[in-house]
Amino acid sequence: MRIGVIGAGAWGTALAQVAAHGGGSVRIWARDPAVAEAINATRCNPLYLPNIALSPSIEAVSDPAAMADMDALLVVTPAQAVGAVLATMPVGSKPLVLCSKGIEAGTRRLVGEVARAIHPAAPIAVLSGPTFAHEVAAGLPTAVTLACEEPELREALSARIAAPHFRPYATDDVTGAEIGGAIKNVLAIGCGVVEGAGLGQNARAALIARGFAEMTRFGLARGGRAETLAGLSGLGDLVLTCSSTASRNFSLGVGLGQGRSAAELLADRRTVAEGAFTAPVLRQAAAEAGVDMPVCDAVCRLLEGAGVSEVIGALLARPLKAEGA
Ligand SMILES: NC(=O)C1=CN([C@@H]2O[C@H](COP(=O)(O)OP(=O)(O)OC[C@H]3O[C@@H](n4cnc5c(N)ncnc54)[C@H](O)[C@@H]3O)[C@@H](O)[C@H]2O)C=CC1
Ligand SMILES: O=C(CO)COP(=O)(O)O
Repeated sequence: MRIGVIGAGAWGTALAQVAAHGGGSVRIWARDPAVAEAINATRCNPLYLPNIALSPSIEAVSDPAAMADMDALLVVTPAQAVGAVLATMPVGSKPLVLCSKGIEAGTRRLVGEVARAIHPAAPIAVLSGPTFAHEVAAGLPTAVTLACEEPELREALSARIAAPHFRPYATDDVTGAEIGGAIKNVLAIGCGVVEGAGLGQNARAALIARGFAEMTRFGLARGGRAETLAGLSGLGDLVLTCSSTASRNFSLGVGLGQGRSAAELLADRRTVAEGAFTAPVLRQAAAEAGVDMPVCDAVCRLLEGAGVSEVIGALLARPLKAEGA
């Protein structure tokens, strides 16, 4: 199976490296021709994944037409760009494996819903889990959720993408897998705020647990399953990104917790912190679904510029409730 990777940021490049394991043929599309040229010339992606020697079976391109003869496409652009980028791609009935984590602003669609609307003949899969790109690219072990409703395709994709250090677990719950990955980014910002404001490790653990309750409520309301939300793409990724400054979302939260503004922090970055885009859309989607998400709402308010002590104070002062409610 020839694998095409759409998006040559950190994660697209790391996934290309996984798919090239054992000499598998991989073509990676970069929006910026200079990135494609650098990968082909130096066998490295100096801008997005420095210090990783890329496999010789990875070829980089910047023309979407070059993806026409791939057998399956991994979609790895920032979530807000998936619709625009997929509209330029020769997809037809090729399987699309969605690896971006987010919800589209305006439409409130999950990335899979965006892809289905543009390429209705393409079968959809989702790959998501605890996967810092630099660790995966360096060959450190992890496990991921591979979600797809079609059993044969699910099996074929799992077999193609698996490597000794990269272990996919299969499910048919595409929605559950997508929702975990999107919401954990918002919660990671919240945990970064706790760290930046010096609120302590108890607070961070409490936020992870109550955040997971919100992720589960929203995921169930949108048709996902509890076991998926408690799996690698949900709880697994939540624990990873809520506990490490290697997470862009967590580190954005650290800056907010130290009193810096979201605008200032985001202006400094070339790489994407998806939670900043997902948070306001999630607030709308949660209201629409009638799901209470006070932690995610607090993250929204912090991104909008509300003060840390005011927001945390309001969160803690809400009426007491039962844990399972
Ligand atoms: N970096 C990581 O460890 C992981 C990232 N992800 C997800 O993968 C997705 C991509 O993340 P990264 O590769 O880390 O991003 P990145 O920030 O390293 O790179 C983003 C890439 O997308 C391109 N890009 C930016 N705006 C674009 C647009 N409007 N149209 C087309 N291309 C555009 C950039 O040129 C760059 O190649 C995100 O949804 C992220 O949440 C998922 C798992 C791990
Ligand atoms: O999704 C990720 C790890 O699974 C990467 O997290 P950040 O985007 O917060 O760096």
